[in-house]
Amino acid sequence: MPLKNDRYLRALQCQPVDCTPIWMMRQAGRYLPEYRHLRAQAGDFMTMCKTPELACEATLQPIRRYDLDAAIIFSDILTIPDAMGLGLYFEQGEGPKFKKSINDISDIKQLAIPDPESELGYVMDAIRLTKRELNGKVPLIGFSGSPWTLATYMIEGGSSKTFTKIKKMLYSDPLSLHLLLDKLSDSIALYLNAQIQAGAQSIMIFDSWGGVLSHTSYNEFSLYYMTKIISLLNRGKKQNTFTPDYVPVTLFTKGGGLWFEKIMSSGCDAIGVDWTVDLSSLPKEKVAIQGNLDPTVLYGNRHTIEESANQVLKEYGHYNGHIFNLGHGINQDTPLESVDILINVVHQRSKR
Ligand SMILES: Cc1c2[nH]c(c1CCC(=O)O)Cc1[nH]c(c(CCC(=O)O)c1C)Cc1[nH]c(c(CCC(=O)O)c1C)Cc1[nH]c(c(C)c1CCC(=O)O)C2
Repeated sequence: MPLKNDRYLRALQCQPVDCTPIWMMRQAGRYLPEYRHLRAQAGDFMTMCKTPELACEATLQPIRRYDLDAAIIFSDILTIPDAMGLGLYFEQGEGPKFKKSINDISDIKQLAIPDPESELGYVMDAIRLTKRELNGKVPLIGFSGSPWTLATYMIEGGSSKTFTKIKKMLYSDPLSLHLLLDKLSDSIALYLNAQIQAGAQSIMIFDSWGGVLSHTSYNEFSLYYMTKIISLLNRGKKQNTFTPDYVPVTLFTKGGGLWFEKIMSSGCDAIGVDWTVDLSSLPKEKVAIQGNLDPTVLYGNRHTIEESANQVLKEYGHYNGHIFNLGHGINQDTPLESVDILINVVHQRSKR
């Protein structure tokens, strides 16, 4: 079905728009009372992810409440390691954990590449169902974690502040780490192509922990593999005019602001940037830019939110190719009205 609102896809292709599109990372989540209600009924987060009806409902909740320009499928980046047999679970208030973690080359050799339509079929079912329910209201984003970011969770056994285990492997046994990253890249490319086949209209790669690497190891252990994945995606051909069927790829390395030029060389269509980056310093209209309001601005009053959003709009001027977003996921104690204020100011003040 034709899209009723295509300004997000237009902006990703650096084409003119009527106003700047906006969506928010983690827009489906615990700051929404209807999400907390759904989650309490489901019992736990992974049940939500693995039940297409629940994942579809969670995806649609923020779209019903707010005038957002894109939906992102409700899921998690850790579905791949889970499908590889590591046993993902969530401990109340502690974030993700794995029953089995990766310690050495023999663990890595045992990992199988998951078949997306069987082992991760629940994600494809959720995408197909959500596409039907959206009925062309806004485009649907599919996503994955980057190989490096998934490897941090698999080797650390969960979240980490220091990344000691994976960095130990990086500097003492780099070949083993490369084998893991290579297997993850193949798995991710298959997974993302299946999402595109199921109906995802744009793809986002979350490299949430790429910023903990040194600039040389970022190239070797993160960017190299994301570039390989992008080259394997069936996203169609980009043209000089807006192409609705083209599937653009956004690459988001949190903390990667200093590496903008090399990220551009990955072949991605858009680069996500966190709040440390001054958008006015970036090249214009060569690649689209997604970001970059500090999510904690949403704790401020109306004036603060409007002024901060305006500042971001001013920095990128009225160039084509800007998707307004937060510099990272929305916090769970964000006031509901703040989101409305933000979306309205972005749409109003960016009118062409
Ligand atoms: C690192 C990462 C993860 N997951 C994700 C990332 C990359 C983005 C980032 O850098 O934040 C990506 C993600 N996770 C979730 C989505 C859904 C789509 C969206 O609305 O953006 C997306 C795109 C839902 C979720 N993923 C998770 C929740 C909270 C689950 C709940 O308790 O209901 C949601 C809504 C769980 C999760 N999943 C993960 C963590 C660290 C946590 C714990 C968060 C916490 O407890 O505060 C891993």
